[in-house]
Amino acid sequence: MTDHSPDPHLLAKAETLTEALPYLQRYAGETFVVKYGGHAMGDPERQRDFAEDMVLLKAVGINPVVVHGGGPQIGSMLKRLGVESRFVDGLRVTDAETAQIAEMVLAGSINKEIVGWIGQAGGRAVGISGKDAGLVTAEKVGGRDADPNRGIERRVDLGFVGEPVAVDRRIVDSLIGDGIIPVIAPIGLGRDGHTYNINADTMAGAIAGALGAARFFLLTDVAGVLDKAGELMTDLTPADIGRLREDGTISGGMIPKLETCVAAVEAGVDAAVILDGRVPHAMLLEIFTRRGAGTLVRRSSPKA
Ligand SMILES: Nc1ncnc2c1ncn2[C@@H]1O[C@H](COP(=O)(O)OP(=O)(O)O)[C@@H](O)[C@H]1O
Ligand SMILES: CC(=O)N[C@@H](CCC(=O)OP(=O)(O)O)C(=O)O
Repeated sequence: MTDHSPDPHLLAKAETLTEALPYLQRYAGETFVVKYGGHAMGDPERQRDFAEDMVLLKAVGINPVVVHGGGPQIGSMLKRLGVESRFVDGLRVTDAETAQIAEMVLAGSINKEIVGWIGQAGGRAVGISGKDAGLVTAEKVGGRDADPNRGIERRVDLGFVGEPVAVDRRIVDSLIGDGIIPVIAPIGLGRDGHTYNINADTMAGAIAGALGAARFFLLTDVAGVLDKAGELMTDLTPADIGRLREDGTISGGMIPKLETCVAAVEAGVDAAVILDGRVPHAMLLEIFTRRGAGTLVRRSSPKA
């Protein structure tokens, strides 16, 4: 007699797909902004996973918009060129030469690499920076006051570090409308004509807010926000984040990351999620399964 019982491995695959069905229905047509951090870029295998995830999202009717970083890669290039660099409150102090190198690395090499990975995975991506078609207008950020507790010995002018003050979303809408995945480098043009280096988290949050994204993902190299004992905090609200900053639980690059999550949810994004980009397909697991991962930031009620 023929055995009609299905192979358990195949059955598990079918179950994964059916588990995804409500999420596929809920998110079809929505825009997801994905911040791809320099630390999350990892090895070629992880880069391929990331690109496949973006192409898969597009294939199921979700519109991914990628905003990338590249802090470590800028750091390596500065070192090769013998240019010193330092961070204050998670922001790179940027003189004119550093701004030029940051643009070269971000809008030049990294942006085009990501476009290439997505192309290899069978998708269509176009790489732009905040300068293209007036996407992001930047303004110089204020200096930082001396505060020995935060390692700031005297007042620091951050130079050409900008923050987005206006987003003209039309170029992104056009690309999405043409079935293309936009890949955006965190460089902006000031009204003063200067090129500004923008923290990639801040850039991504501003774009997520302007697009009214349903979800905002930040891929980094930690499991999420960790408490002082090193345990993952799975749900946070804007009020929690103020407290974590004051008591020193979060520092360095986590400060702009969480500030941008707060700004994005306050601008109307449903939820922001900080995820470990080193975990293969972390985003797919977060979006399409009941097993949430990382730290979710939303206005009030906890994770469903
Ligand atoms: N409470 C915290 N939980 C997790 N990471 C933290 C915390 N406080 C500071 N960090 C630091 O923030 C880093 C993530 O920010 P960043 O280096 O800017 O990442 P990315 O390059 O992905 O944007 C972590 O690698 C960690 O060193
Ligand atoms: C002002 C500022 O700090 N700009 C960042 C831009 C890149 C970035 O943010 O990259 P990650 O997301 O990989 O950290 C920098 O110069 O490193």
